[in-house]
Amino acid sequence: MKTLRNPPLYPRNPLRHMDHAARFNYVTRALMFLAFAIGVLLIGGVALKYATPGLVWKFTPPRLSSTAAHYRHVRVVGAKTGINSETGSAPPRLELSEFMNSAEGVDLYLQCHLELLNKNASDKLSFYQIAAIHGGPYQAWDGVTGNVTFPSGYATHRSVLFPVWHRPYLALFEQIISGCAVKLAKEYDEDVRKAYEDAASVLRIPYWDWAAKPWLPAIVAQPFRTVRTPKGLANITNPLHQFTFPEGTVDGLRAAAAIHKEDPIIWTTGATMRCPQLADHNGTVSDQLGTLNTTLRTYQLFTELDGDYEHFASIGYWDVHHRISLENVHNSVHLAVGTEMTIEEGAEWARSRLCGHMGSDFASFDPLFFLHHANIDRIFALWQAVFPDSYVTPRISDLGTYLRPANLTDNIDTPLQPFFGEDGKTPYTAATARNISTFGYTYLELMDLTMSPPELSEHVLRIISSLYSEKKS
Ligand SMILES: N[C@@H](CC1=CC(=O)C(=O)C=C1)C(=O)O
Repeated sequence: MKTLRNPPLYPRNPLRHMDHAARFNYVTRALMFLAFAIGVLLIGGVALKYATPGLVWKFTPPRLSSTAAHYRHVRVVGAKTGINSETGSAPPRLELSEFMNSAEGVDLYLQCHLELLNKNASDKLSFYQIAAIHGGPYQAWDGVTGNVTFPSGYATHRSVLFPVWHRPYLALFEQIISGCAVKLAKEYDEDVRKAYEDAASVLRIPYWDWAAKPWLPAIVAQPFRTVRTPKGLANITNPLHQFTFPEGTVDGLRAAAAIHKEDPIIWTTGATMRCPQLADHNGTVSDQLGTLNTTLRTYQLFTELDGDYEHFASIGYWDVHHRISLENVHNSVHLAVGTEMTIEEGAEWARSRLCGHMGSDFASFDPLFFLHHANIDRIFALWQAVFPDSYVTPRISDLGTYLRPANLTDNIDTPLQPFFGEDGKTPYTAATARNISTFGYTYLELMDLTMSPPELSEHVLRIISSLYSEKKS
């Protein structure tokens, strides 16, 4: 046995100065006491729980909350390149066929769009998650949660906020594409790099003007496209054709679709579809689009509603005007692409069978959605220029969203969740998303910043008339 020489009177670590047996005894007793104490606590707890059945037992583990004061949300600021620092003039979003005239712009846009599509579904800036903001599969994005568990996306429909909610949504998509394009342009060989950098700086998302061209644009039906990449010519998957759902996501999507009893047909191929069970589906979609009178109905938005914002914005009013609200024209385009329509007596058409995602609560997964909504945003922006004093007035929406129960009054200060501005803390509202200049883009019709509001109003009306009136003056 080891003898301890001169043990201190008050040892700091008493175990050091004990012999083996004493140390064993000491530790064992301490452990036994601890086990006893834990046992008493457990048994006491369980007994108490059964003795008080009415009591709700809650244990909330501490966690890093995304709503905590320190958390900054994704900042939705739009594309910020190519803006004239003196005049503030921003690059325009172009009509698709005009957009196609810039070979460099198209090369960058298609590659960046494809990159977004291919990003991992767990990345909040992937196409999958961006698309999931709008409707199904009814999941939180960027930690923006509330108390409502309503099977809906964040998007507002049947509400005065319908046009304006989609504005920051598109700006988010646009800023991701733009950020990618600026980086990608730098990778091109020196002889063409400047052309690509210039194209990247003015790159904005294109729009599909189904009011002037009520048919499916050829490019969205092509499975592949040849583009010039920094490494040379390449045949790439065309991102505008369809979105292939990332592995492991389809079951969840299908389950979410089942909540609303949506037809499971659209979940059979693992990719978005547009009425594929029809022999010539792109042709059929175009035929259906041709029956909608989108040209006249778009014109009427400007000429028949007396500048009444509520009628313009939403389908909430089921009166004589309901066919000429922006949301209604928009709905019919969704349905022409995503359902098989039947012509019924008394109605120009009636929805019959879901056969594509665009007609469903999963519409935003079809890349065509963003081209379609860019046109909705454009019509909205033009309408704002024609009627600058008409805007969101408080109105009840009978449809809830992921965060808002149904039958609440939407107004100019209702947060447009989950979109936050420059500080990553303040959600957009209809007040702060009113002007497109906030998001770094414009439309050709609104380019002239020297006009007074009345001049601009007349100017835009003339263009609307030349594009969409029967006379096309
Ligand atoms: N649910 C709309 C159509 C529709 C509108 C959307 O906004 C959408 O994302 C998908 C579909 C209707 O039946 O009229």
